[in-house]
Amino acid sequence: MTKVVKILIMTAVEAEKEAVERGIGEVQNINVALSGVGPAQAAARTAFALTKDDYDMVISAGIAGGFKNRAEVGDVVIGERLIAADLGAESSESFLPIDELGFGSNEIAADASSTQQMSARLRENGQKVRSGTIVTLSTVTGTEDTAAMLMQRFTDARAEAMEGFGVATAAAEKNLSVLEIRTISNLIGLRNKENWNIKEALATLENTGVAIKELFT
Ligand SMILES: O=C(O)c1cccc(C(=O)CC[C@H]2O[C@@H](n3cnc4c(=O)[nH]cnc43)[C@H](O)[C@@H]2O)c1
Repeated sequence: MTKVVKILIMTAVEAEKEAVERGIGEVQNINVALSGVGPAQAAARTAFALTKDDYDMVISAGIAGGFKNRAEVGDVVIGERLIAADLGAESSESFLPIDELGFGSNEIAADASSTQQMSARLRENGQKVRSGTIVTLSTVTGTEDTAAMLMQRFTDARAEAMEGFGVATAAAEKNLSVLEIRTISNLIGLRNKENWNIKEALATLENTGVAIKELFT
């Protein structure tokens, strides 16, 4: 069993926080806090939360949009790489990530051992799990063109959300391990919020809380 002394879980909105909290129950070593929506607020709030206790690991958790044919509604996606997809510059030929511009990196690796253990635990609990890249965007994808562009740029991306890279940036500043765990509420493409299955994604998120507790307490 993995032993991690103290874990901070960041969720964007209250409904996600409550779902994770229902799953983890009453434990001493795991705190859940709100990041707000989007990478900027997520980074600021995670950095602030990290000043309040001595954490070993940070988890960005919540619902997400899945890439068609790479994830399905109700799946759990575990991020192996957390990529800020829109951090860089456009050019006439291609998108230039900030790595290529020489201003740092738009990619943070998740803790490999914890991602593998989390996948295994969720599967043991009967959950369908996929691993790969999770992209962070400030704008939710709302057209088939943008979805196709992202599919092409990130060939191993399985999900998009809005906070992972921000949470990971704050964790990386303190050399802390990071994980991103997402449950798929919708597939990315033409915007139709009526198609989002938030209820199922929140129920699955609760199950990920159970797995986090089983693995880390
Ligand atoms: O309306 C509700 O009841 C409700 C309950 C829980 C969560 C929400 C959200 O809208 C959460 C926003 C949060 O979800 C991520 N997300 C979900 N789908 C996508 C997507 O297709 N593309 C990008 N992000 C997505 C994102 O991280 C948002 O912060 C509503």
